[in-house]
Amino acid sequence: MINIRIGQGYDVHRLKEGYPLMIGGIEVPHHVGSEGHSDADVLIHAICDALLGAAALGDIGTHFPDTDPAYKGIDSKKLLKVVVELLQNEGYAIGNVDATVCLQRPKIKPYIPAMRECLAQVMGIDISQVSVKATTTEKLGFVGREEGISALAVALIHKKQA
Ligand SMILES: Nc1ccn([C@@H]2O[C@H](COP(=O)(O)O)[C@@H](O)[C@H]2O)c(=O)n1
Ligand SMILES: C[C@@]1(CO)OP(=O)(O)OP(=O)(O)OC[C@H]1O
Repeated sequence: MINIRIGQGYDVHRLKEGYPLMIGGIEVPHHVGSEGHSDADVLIHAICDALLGAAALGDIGTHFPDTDPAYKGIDSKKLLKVVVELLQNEGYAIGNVDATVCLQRPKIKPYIPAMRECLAQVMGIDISQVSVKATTTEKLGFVGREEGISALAVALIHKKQA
């Protein structure tokens, strides 16, 4: 029998001058970037939470507290790698990941193939198992005012049961 589980993740970061805009492991050129304890890669954080949620293994802040100097400025790809290892240790494999980035500006569509490739490589899965989409919020709310960036992700994971 195959045990299939679903998880969802959501993250938000403030946009500020002087920070790189890291999304899905790719630096997107822009006059503001996302602020956080880590490199503030909102897409990777949402994916981490979706994977952890699917396995009922807590959330990103439980595993990598934002009070721990070890994670100051850390490349979020490293966090995602650890999350995938945690799942593997529990016997899970990733089925697929689907995510939406909410960002008023800039348009990130040209960078999405590189994001998918990067994320697939970090998670050790095929690019066909990783989907990244983008939307503005039609100038509404904190995203629309360009104060912040958010991301939503869902993940399916599975393991063989005896
Ligand atoms: N930061 C963004 C936002 C959107 N896109 C792409 O534009 C399309 C239209 O966005 P709407 O919010 O007006 O529906 C969307 O489907 C994305 O393909 C983008 O690349 N970057
Ligand atoms: C990723 C971590 C690492 O300390 O820091 P932040 O960059 O603040 O990101 P957040 O999405 O708030 O998740 C908390 C932390 O786990």
